[in-house]
Amino acid sequence: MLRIAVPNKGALSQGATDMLTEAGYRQRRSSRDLQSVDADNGVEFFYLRPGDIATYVASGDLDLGITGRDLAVNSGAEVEEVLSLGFGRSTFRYAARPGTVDSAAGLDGKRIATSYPGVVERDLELHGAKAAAIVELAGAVENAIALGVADAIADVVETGTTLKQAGLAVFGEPIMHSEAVLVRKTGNGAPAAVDQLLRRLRGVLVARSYVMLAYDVRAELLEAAVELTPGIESPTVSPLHREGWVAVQSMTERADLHRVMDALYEIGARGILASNIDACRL
Ligand SMILES: Nc1ncnc2c1ncn2[C@@H]1O[C@H](COP(=O)(O)OP(=O)(O)OP(=O)(O)O)[C@@H](O)[C@H]1O
Ligand SMILES: O=P(O)(O)OC[C@H]1O[C@H](OP(=O)(O)OP(=O)(O)O)[C@H](O)[C@@H]1O
Ligand SMILES: [Mg+2]
Repeated sequence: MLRIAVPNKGALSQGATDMLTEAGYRQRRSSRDLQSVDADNGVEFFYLRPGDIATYVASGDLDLGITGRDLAVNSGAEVEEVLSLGFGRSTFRYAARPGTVDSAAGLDGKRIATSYPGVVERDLELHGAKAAAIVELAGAVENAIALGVADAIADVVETGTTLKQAGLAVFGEPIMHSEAVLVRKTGNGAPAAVDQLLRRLRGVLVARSYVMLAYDVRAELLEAAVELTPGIESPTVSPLHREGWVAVQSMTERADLHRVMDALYEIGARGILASNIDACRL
């Protein structure tokens, strides 16, 4: 059985469970279950604190894990990314009261509150701010400056609302960009069951970011239409009963959909239909 770690709660938990469910894996019934078996697919899931997942995977006790890139780096565990999963996106940034600190190098000798000391230590070293002191807190670090325990913070920023409400502003370059990732122990080869899981997860990523576009167009306009909808391999073209017309089917990026549909209409395509892809293997 393949053994996979999944976040049991927090910002990545629902996204991870949704993605595995879409990939055809049976997930736990209740948020209190810490383990579940999908016997049909030969996978056992362990629901763990997201910050602990890289440590379990690096120890070799679990084959794979879903965690945040920032959490994996923070743990210092020897894991490598196998696949980026496209959810749980955030940046990790320094912030302070406006006008107090304005660069990472300027943190030398200052106190920095964070829940991610591993990420911050690495970055401070990079900027030669070796005399900075890290104050490790479990959360709500935006309060640390007003309460006098730190001069700056380093934290996850998603929308920036929390920082704004605390009267803080980011400074310096983003320390890192993060999203949910699938990790394995560094250097671990991939057994066949991992290949199948990867194909399924990639299928979910493609199904989420592409739609199936179908339309009819006069045969002489086909080349111009196909330029707009090249598809992943090549579009499917079939004859229509109506003389001189063809039907085209092509996978198109969701982000581009309306621009492409408008352009197709303008060159004379008609009956342009977009539909969701429920699942795919490419
Ligand atoms: N708005 C957000 N808040 C916190 N983490 C986020 C957010 N958006 C994305 N993430 C990502 O989620 C992961 C953190 O998840 P985690 O469950 O540890 O945090 P949490 O939801 O704040 O839980 P906790 O209450 O334990 O702090 C990181 O990879 C982080 O980059
Ligand atoms: O940029 P935003 O959209 O405001 O999101 C970022 C905030 O969300 C997280 O806090 P969380 O709610 O997880 O509380 P915590 O600080 O206790 O972890 C994170 O630590 C930031 O405080
Ligand atoms: Mg949090």
